[in-house]
Amino acid sequence: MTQGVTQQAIGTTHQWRGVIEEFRGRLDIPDGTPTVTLREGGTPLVESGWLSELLGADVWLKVEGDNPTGSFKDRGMTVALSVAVGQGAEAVVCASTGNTSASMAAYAARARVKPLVLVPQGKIATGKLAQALIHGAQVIMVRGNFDDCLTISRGLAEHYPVALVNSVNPMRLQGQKTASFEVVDFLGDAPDVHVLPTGNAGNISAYWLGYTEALADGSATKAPVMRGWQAWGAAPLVDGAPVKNPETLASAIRIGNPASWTLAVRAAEESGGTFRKVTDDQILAAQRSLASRDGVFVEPASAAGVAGLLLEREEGADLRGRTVVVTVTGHGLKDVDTALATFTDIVDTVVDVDVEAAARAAGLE
Ligand SMILES: Cc1ncc(COP(=O)(O)O)c(C=O)c1O
Ligand SMILES: N[C@@H](CCOP(=O)(O)O)C(=O)O
Repeated sequence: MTQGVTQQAIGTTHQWRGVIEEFRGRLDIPDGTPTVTLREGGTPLVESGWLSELLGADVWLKVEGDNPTGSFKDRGMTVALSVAVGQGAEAVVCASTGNTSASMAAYAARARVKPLVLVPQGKIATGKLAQALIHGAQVIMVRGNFDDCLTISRGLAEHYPVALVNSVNPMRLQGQKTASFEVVDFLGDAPDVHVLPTGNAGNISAYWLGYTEALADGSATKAPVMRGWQAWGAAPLVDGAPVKNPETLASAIRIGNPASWTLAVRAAEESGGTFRKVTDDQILAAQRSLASRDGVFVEPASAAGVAGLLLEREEGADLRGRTVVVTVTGHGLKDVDTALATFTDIVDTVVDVDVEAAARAAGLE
């Protein structure tokens, strides 16, 4: 039997059972699908005090870094792997800027299937590469970008016995839409605005699917305006055309030709939303503010939505009295190199074993 379903919960508090068992009736998956789970989902909505104050709005952070492998991908991967295993897959493949590979490798380990990962050479954060490797993935470095890796992965899945589990696999969106259900459940309704970083564009498509389903089944009375934020050098949805050589230090969203382009544009259009872009400096500033003001450490790409909110405020946007949810998509510990790179002047304060020297260094004297 698949691991995860045999485990018996002990204790009296509610044990979160993971995306499939919590939401099975709302997932469009084949009957009898087994459950490969790390008890993902059920992530916190944390109020952002400083953003709420700054904008005069109720601003909530959906902290997806709290998922088992540290990103929102786990919501989709539990469903994609479960369905693949249910259909007899023995190997899975993905193209990745890092998080998808980490997630796929963990769920593949649990399901005892072979994980094969294609990544752009030298372009993924060390923490994510370590995750993929430690979970047993075979990692192939490609001399090319993420979009090239996805082309190869599609080709492998077409010609060889490996199941593709990028977000072009509709089971991924089934899992990822559950974040919207959780937001609606927590707030009692959908927010007015939902903001999130956008790369391959599966997540904004999945959120929109979830919100429209919540509206249709009566659990929400409205659907939010969806705002997707891309990085300046990797903003095809903003520029209206694929970007051949996408560049940004937010490596997770260094993507030039989003696979879910059509679905994502539909989500923005139907919700009255937009795609816009922020610079790497704006992303890094937002990342640092989130960490130092809210206590939430996210990886650079994950801060793109917050950077966007700050930009809109500077431009005079009025969100007073509105409820705004910002998805922060992945944990900051995945990419410590980028975080530390901005602190070269501070981390090297060294003293002898001496209280007064430490006090002087700390500015207490
Ligand atoms: C941390 C992080 N944030 C945001 C994104 C963008 O999500 P999507 O590709 O679904 O647009 C990704 C992956 O692309 C990611 O890894
Ligand atoms: N940022 C992603 C890119 C692939 O996205 P997917 O949702 O289509 O798998 C990653 O982490 O690799």
